[in-house]
Amino acid sequence: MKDVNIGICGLGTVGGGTWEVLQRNARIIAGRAGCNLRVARVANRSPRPDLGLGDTPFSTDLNDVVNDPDIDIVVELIGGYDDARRLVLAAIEQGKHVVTANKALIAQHGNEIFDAAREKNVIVAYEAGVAGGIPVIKAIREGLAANRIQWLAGIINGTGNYILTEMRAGRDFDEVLKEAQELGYAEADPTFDVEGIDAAHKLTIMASAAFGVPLQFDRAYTEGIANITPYDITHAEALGYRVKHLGIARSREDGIELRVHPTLVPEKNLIAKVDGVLNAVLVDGDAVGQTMYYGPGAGDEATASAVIADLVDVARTVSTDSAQRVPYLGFESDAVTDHRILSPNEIRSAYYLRIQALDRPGVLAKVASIMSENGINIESIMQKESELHDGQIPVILLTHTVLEKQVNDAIAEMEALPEVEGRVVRIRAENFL
Ligand SMILES: NC(=O)c1ccc[n+]([C@@H]2O[C@H](COP(=O)([O-])OP(=O)(O)OC[C@H]3O[C@@H](n4cnc5c(N)ncnc54)[C@H](O)[C@@H]3O)[C@@H](O)[C@H]2O)c1
Ligand SMILES: N[C@@H](CCO)C(=O)O
Ligand code: NA
Repeated sequence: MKDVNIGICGLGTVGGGTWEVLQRNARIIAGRAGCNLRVARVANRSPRPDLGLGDTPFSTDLNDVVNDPDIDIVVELIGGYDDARRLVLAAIEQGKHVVTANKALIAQHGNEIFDAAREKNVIVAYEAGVAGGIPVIKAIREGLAANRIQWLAGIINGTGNYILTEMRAGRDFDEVLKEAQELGYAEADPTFDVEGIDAAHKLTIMASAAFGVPLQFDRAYTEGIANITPYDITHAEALGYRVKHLGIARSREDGIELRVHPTLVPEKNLIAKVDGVLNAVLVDGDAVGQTMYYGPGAGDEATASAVIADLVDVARTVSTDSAQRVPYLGFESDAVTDHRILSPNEIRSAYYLRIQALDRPGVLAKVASIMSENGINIESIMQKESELHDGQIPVILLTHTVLEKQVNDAIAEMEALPEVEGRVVRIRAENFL
């Protein structure tokens, strides 16, 4: 059986997991790939004696991998934007295929990287970058190829979902984040997880693969979980909802919604039951209907599972004529459209609003009249006397589906009322499978 030579750059959580699984399941993997995936060289800032690398050549300089003429596939697992971009472009320049788990890199520089790869007739694969071990890129680009995909929505950051799940159990945000970091789930800079940037990277990639548009990370509306309080989690539950951090992409006649934010979902929705580091992506296709992909979104061997699936794909595909390969973002270049990404004001959603109001007669009536003047129908409204505190009593309401601009205008008017204190809390609400 032929050897395909692999060079692994970065032996951290994912790199270490990839090494381990390649050793443990070598026979199974070779049986599927039709060749031996041989790790010919590894590079990392510091040695990993715990991995038992044996006589596999190790260096601290990534260039040693890129410049090794024996290496067929470079596996980029160092993370970040700049070093990774340089490394991947250099590997492509040398005519090597690339497998990466780096969604930041693909979301920001994917258009440039895929152009370079087309030029050199090499493959760049990135399954591990989106929803970790779940083969969701495979599902969108290949399994659902018959469909006009209308929307997709997912829990696509394991760290954020882990934090929200543990907060429900009454645990402290910072303590849970620290735990997620220790478990190897969080990004090197955990603000990427907390502020929704990591989820926006993944959503950007999925939206392009689903709708056939170029990667446009800068157009994604991004809101994280930092402002979600136990108070709102509890009150959302009283209304029959769970608070989940979702990425939502929807293709409409007038453009594409591309948004990442905390969302109320009815507790009976399947996606409301996805807890901990697990991810789930729902995809709605016109032929198949709704399908859901569920599994571990982060972690060493779970992510390695996707890295190695890409290695097998690349190893098998190299023998195919490049024109017959699966296109990078699912569509051939001449089929990519310029359907625009919508601005946040053009989004349509339902909304949970919490208004900190003074306990004075007529406040509810004023709130209701602002809502109605802005064309917003109220689904439910809640105010508990028992929560009267310092002369203030929160008003919680849930709207029907409206344009975000209507809600923003109404919030501005409410915040200007003398009876309303501080900012109005706004969480979007969506109803799924
Ligand atoms: N951890 C996960 O669960 C997970 C899941 C999916 C995707 N990812 C992605 O996989 C990539 C790697 O993540 P990780 O969690 O393994 O990170 P990590 O920090 O554990 O590992 C990165 C490794 O790369 C090495 N490295 C970084 N820059 C280097 C350089 N210039 N030269 C030599 N070595 C260098 C570091 O020494 C480190 O060992 C990131 O892009 C991340 O977003 C991670
Ligand atoms: N930090 C990411 C890793 C997987 O991409 C997460 O928590 O989902
Ligand atoms: Na994946």
